[in-house]
Amino acid sequence: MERNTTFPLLLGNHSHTNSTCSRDNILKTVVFPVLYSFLFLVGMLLNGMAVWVFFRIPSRSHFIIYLKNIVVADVIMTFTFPFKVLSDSNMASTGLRIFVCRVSSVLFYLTMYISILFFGLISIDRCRKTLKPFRGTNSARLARRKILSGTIWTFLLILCLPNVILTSKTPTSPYFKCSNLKTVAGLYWHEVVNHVCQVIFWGNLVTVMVCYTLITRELYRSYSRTKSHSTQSKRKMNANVFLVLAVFFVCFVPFHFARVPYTMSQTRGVLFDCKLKLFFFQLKESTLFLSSLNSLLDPLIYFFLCKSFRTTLFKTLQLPPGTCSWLTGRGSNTDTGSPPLRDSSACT
Ligand SMILES: Nc1ncnc2c1ncn2[C@@H]1O[C@H](COP(=O)(O)OP(=O)(O)O)[C@@H](O)[C@H]1O
Repeated sequence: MERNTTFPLLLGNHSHTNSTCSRDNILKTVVFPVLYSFLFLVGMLLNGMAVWVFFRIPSRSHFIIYLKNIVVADVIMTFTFPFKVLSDSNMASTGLRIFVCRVSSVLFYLTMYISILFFGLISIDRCRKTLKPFRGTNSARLARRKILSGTIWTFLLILCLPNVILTSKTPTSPYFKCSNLKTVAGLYWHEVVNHVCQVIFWGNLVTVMVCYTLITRELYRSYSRTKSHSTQSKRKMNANVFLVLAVFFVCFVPFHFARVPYTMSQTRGVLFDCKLKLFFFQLKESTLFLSSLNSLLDPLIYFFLCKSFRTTLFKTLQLPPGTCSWLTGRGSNTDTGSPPLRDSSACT
């Protein structure tokens, strides 16, 4: 069963030789490819629409700059899904499966952490806007946010590039895992990147939680000062504010718990028997699907939390501005009304 003798500690077993440990079960070859195909189709539609809307909105606030970055990340992520579908369903050639390990999976992870980082920045921005609603911005501040965005992309690209370069070994069998294509340095870097990404994720989760706690507290204070809003709209607004938090929890928390033992099983293979490795792989794949779902849920966030997005969307679709106000918890008047009572949805 142990066929790789060159890096036994790092690479572990080729579990495919043991049929009970084969990754090629119905979950990997049918269920997830079907689910990812659905994500690809719906994701292309929603994110295509989001790109089209954001092209029409000038980058006049920090929030809009961050949202535009997330849209770009989501579009790139969505483009990686067909490659995953072909590879996991065993319809891809060896060359294409190598491409998935080297390029498209790395791009997938890169865009996932771009989204996570910008979610953190959005929370800080929404918090600042809620606590200091009348503090505006200027072109110098906007330029700084654009530079920050560029820096984040560059940092993550540099971090992930060795995962492409060091996935350079030729597969010795048609049944290979991505870790089998990595050099010793490649496996080491893969582990380092995963540690850094864990720090990025948990750091951002704490940021999002702190910011939304402060936002909720401030919203309650604002509403108890005014009697003009109905209980129903109050409830809806708070629910919308929690959308970012809910998406963050559902999409990313399970994956980051599952990732730790899976990465260990990849880089310290001999410590795990093949059944345990398979279990961690399936856990990672299932939770990774939840993370991928993020590319589909983000457009909902734009819709619920960004007034300019809704307005531009309705204008382009030639719908009246108040459309869906029962969903967003604000009528068309409150959207433009004065002053938006620490309305964290104004997208300004
Ligand atoms: N957090 C990450 N950032 C960037 N690249 C990553 C990250 N995690 C994994 N990768 C890379 O993505 C590819 C697929 O990794 P992984 O999902 O762990 O393998 P597998 O598909 O065999 O389960 C590998 O080249 C790996 O180095």
